[in-house]
Amino acid sequence: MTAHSTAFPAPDPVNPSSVEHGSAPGAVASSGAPHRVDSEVGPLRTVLLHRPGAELKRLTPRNNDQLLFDGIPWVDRAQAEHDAFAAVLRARGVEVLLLSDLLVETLADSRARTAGVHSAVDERRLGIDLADALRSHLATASAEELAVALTAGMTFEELPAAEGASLVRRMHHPHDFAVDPLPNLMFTRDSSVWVGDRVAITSLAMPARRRETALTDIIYAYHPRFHSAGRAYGAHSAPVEGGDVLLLAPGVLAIGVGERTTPAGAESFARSAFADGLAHTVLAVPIVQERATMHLDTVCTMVDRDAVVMYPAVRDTLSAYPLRPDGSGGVLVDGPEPFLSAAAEAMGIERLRVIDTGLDPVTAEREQWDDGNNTLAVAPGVVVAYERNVVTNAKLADAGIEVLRISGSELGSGRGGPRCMSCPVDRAPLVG
Ligand SMILES: NC(=[NH2+])NCCC[C@H](N)C(=O)O
Repeated sequence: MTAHSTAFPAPDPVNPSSVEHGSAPGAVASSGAPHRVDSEVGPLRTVLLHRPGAELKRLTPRNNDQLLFDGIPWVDRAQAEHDAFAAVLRARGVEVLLLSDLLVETLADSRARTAGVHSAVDERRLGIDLADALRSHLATASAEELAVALTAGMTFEELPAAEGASLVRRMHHPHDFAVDPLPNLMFTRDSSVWVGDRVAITSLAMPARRRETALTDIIYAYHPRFHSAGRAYGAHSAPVEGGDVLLLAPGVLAIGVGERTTPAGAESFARSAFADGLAHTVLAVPIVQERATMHLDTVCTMVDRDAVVMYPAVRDTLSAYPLRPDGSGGVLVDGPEPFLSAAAEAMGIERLRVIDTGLDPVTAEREQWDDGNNTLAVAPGVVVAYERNVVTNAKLADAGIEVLRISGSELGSGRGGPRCMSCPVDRAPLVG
């Protein structure tokens, strides 16, 4: 293997995250990294989005539940809505990186191709012969074709024609997936998360989403822009999804624990953040384990340096277990205590304000379901929100928050709002 110009040892092409990044013994800390995220609200400079594509066309009434969509989106309209979302961000001076572009550029590297093909070809599903045939087919595909296969998947009828009879091919329905599509890739928040100058490839809980991190992993390992980025957390550790991770203030993280992130995930993420000097306090926040509240960011997001928008039904009950380093590699656990006061204390502020949305419980429940609390801050006091959540948005505006409204009639069918659909890669520091 040729030398790789990174601060870290060259990854194993089949499993890039096998390289111990970050806190690994002997690893060199990245310095002068061009990307850094220390808060939820610092002026957004660079963000990773995924423009939904052919993978959404795989959704049918038979597979949408399993693929974590609540309906069948009208794909052209979803793309138009997504383009408008990206345009709002660009108009605010944000550099928008699109995952498919990065993936195609990354696949120019032969090690990335090897890793990509390896992640897609499941010998247990295809059997040895078909797996071999698919590997050789994908190995000669262009970077663009390979990127489409990796994101939209492949059906058995789309597999390359082959000599001889394969039982697997003959017994599968032509529309069965030989490579699963990744319709949730547009929720870039969940498959990687930046903390300080390091990126964590998360560990996704739901089978329908697990392969997404193979793609973020190879992008961050091999794309020229990112290959020297330091890593945090181990990609194959206990489940942690980015939608559960909130950077309340520099050094202070809140991690939701519920349907997706497990207690073990929160604890090991905290341990790794402490070891890397990325946090001094992590608040593990229990959330109800159901679809409506799959991530912490479905009930609470930051809209200003000292303010959150929060689903009223959880406001008085949300609690937190504060975790702190014990000084010798372990984790001290406190609480549980009320989330708002625990957060304020860790952030070193008197009070964490909750924007009073004062919604009646039925409207609150409807707008929570439609991601009314899932806002993306582009600067302190300036957030992107779905326009359909009329009442929540009006209350935010009354409280002095500037709300950039986008339409999400089709995008919303995957149950994710502006925060879920964005992975901040660089935010300016909060000053003063
Ligand atoms: N950070 C978030 N809230 N992401 C929403 C993800 C939605 C996606 N359909 C899922 O179920 O996984």
